[in-house]
Amino acid sequence: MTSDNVITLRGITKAYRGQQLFDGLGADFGAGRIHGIVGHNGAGKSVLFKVICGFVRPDAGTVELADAHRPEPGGYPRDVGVVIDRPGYLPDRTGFQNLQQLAAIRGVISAEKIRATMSEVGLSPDLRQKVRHYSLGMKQKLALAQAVMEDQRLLILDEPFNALDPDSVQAMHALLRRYRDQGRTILFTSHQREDIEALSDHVYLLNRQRLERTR
Ligand SMILES: Nc1ncnc2c1ncn2[C@@H]1O[C@H](COP(=O)(O)OP(=O)(O)OP(=O)(O)O)[C@@H](O)[C@H]1O
Repeated sequence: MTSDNVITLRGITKAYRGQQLFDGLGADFGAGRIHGIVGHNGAGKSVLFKVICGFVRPDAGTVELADAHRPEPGGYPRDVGVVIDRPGYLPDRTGFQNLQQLAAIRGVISAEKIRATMSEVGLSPDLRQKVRHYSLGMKQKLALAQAVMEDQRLLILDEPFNALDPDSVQAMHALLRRYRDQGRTILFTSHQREDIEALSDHVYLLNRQRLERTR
């Protein structure tokens, strides 16, 4: 793997109950770039992200991560922010309280950092509303805040703009570009062509069990 690549996939093969999702899939994801992945419903984009994160084991093939992200034996990749599926939050706590609880696991960021990150994604940290009363878009912003609040250098974001209003999408684009310009690496999926076109340095199509780079 060249030092420029954050993730190298080789020969990834995966089937679920006879449904072949990947067949010898390979890809190199370079550092400091935004990589947009498209593919039809059910093509396997979420599963691919889970394979990269070590949540799902491929039937064959290897996922090689740059040194900074390589997991400890038996653990998950380090310094990675993830949005995949709906994260489970405590419904009777506020957004801030939820993030505070999650931040306590590693204990590397302050309450001020959590507040600043919430503001950055467009959520007021002072909002007293419990998460059970959050709209879908608000939950999505909370998930994004969780993924980035510890300044993770690699972001794996499955449909990060889902349920966001157009202004919030634009704000999130600007935020992700800023992170990229800081040298962070971002992989994301979207069903919106405009998001992919506007944001991606490189575009990949997941089709016929392979990942084809189209830009
Ligand atoms: N744990 C699992 N057990 C069995 N099948 C699964 C499992 N996880 C995913 N699949 C199947 O793998 C296929 C790909 O799912 P995945 O969610 O990765 O698609 P996707 O490309 O993200 O789709 P979408 O664009 O609709 O979000 C689907 O047919 C899904 O049912």
